[in-house]
Amino acid sequence: MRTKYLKTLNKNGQLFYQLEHPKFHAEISQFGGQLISFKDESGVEWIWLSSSAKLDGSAPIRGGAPICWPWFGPAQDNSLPQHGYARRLPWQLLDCEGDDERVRIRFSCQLDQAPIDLSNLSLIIEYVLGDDITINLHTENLTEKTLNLSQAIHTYFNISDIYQCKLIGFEQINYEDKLASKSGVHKHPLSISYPVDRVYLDAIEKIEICTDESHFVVSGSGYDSVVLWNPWKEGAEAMGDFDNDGFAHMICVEMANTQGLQVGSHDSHTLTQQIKRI
Ligand SMILES: O=P(O)(O)OC[C@H]1O[C@H](O)[C@H](O)[C@@H](O)[C@@H]1O
Repeated sequence: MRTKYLKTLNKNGQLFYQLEHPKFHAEISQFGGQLISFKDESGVEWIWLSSSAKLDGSAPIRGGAPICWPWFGPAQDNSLPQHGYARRLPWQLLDCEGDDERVRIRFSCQLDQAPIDLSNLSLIIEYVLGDDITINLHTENLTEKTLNLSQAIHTYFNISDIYQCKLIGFEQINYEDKLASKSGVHKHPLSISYPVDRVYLDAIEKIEICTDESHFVVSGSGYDSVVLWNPWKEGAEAMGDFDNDGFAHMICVEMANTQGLQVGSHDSHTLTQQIKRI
């Protein structure tokens, strides 16, 4: 079912779903099934997208809210791509319904197009968009074996100035620092002025991303970790699809399962990220 709020657009041979609702405007790419824009009713963009992101299906989209699945980070077999296949596959629209308050839209990942066997798994994403954003990622295991999974909703938040950004919620949580290959914990809200790539090993209930202009509150369910990433200047410059100054306007806060999630045979799991702006 389609609503009056939904339009489709073809660009570079790719399909994009545009939602134009009195409370928000949003765009979702069929490739990767990922949200690439969400503007609230005052026109403020919540989601960062690199202006040099590839939007032609040739590579994962740099920005938005990519889905890392069925693994997060490097694959055990290093011939397979980082962060799995979901962000590299087309997704099929299942349904879309809406009213004056919100729109709910669902897509199914076309796992049969993956170069590895993901048959008898189902991956569905549901966006509920209105005054805020809810992303539900449903994995269903229809095989006879337990599925070992890692995953993340890898949201790039659009912020005015990383130098003014304060992150609240990570205090006292053990983290693994991927850049320094060490673990740690910090006592105070975090301000960053250097590359950060950390996995905080807890289902932190609430993260706040505060700048002078924006205050995002991020929560969810079904995760065991929260990943924090900003490549900083040199890291951004080293990536062909990352605006050189983009690091100053984004921060990734990712609800993730990194500690060995198991989905039993004929069982399912839902990972949720909710984003509010206050
Ligand atoms: O460049 P990508 O494959 O999109 O990954 C971007 C980043 O994703 C996560 O945040 C990881 O923790 C980082 O190690 C990685 O660099």
